Amino acid sequence: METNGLEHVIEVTGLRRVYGGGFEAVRGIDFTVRRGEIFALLGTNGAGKTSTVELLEGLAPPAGGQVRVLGHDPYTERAAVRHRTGVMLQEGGFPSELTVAETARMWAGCVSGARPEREVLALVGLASRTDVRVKQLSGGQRRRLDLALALLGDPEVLFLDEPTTGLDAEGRHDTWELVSALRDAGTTVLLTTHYLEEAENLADRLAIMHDGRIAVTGTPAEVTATEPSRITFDLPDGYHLGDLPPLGPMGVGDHTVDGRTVRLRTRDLQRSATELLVWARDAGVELRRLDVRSASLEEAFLTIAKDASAPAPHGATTEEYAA
Ligand SMILES: Nc1ncnc2c1ncn2[C@@H]1O[C@H](COP(=O)(O)OP(=O)(O)OP(=O)(O)O)[C@@H](O)[C@H]1O
Repeated sequence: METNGLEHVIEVTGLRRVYGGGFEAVRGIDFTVRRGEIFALLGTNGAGKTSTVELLEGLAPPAGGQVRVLGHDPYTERAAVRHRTGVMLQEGGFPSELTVAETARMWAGCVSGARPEREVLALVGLASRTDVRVKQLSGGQRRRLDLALALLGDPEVLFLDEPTTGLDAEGRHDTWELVSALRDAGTTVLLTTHYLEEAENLADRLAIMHDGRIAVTGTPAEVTATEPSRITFDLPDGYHLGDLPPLGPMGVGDHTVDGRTVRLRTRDLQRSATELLVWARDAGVELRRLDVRSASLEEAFLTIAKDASAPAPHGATTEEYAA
């Protein structure tokens, strides 16, 4: 569990999940989550995120490989892990006739050493909705109730499956603040999300899955750095691409020209931008519509998603397997 002084609260090695009919949704993945960090699992639809999180939560046994949560197998040693973890499933199924307060009370009855219900309902912004029936809550309010229930046991490890889906922008930001505060207080958080902005803002480290495998993992900055940066500008009147300094020595990997608009891709943004600007200054020209930017997590994600739409290496589509 201790590696280089860092405690790995979640350890996943060679993990596989196979559904009835033989469909392999998780195809041998490895990652670790350190104590007190937020780790985001991203991926295209059907990439295997929920299938993975369910194995971490101990809801099913793996078909292969190993999961350790707080040093235990969450499936075979459920009793040792369950009371130290909080789980927010993608779809919480609550009795719709109960009020918010009744639901929290019922849940608290199943949790040893539960925090006061009112405290967790206030944390997620539901303090004024305690007497409202669950069926009358909006989708976003139900997600907040899901989160409140996951927090009742004051967990060391929190699993959040798409925690902000259905929330408006304010609710999403409130949840980010709450999850960050929990992390700052020492809680380890593993979440799945479709919002790249959420992972960029919140995650200390992340993994992008597709087709049951992890395509890339690292800090948001490390993952983003797998994509080149871009410089876009309009060629000054009377100038042609050949009038620019040679692009290769400027650190430019590739370029496109669309009418007067030039797009450069570079892995050395500072050098390429500096050399371009020095050239423009010396030539006494203005680079109109100049735009210089590092790659975003979204670009890294889309590159992986594009690869995912290529034929799968195992020669069959998900649909064929799922049929
Ligand atoms: N109970 C099941 N039986 C058979 N196949 C399943 C089952 N549950 C999920 N799958 C398949 O496993 C694959 C991974 O699904 P999973 O829900 O883990 O993906 P996901 O990354 O969470 O997707 P999303 O982002 O759409 O929620 C999908 O192809 C899905 O159809």
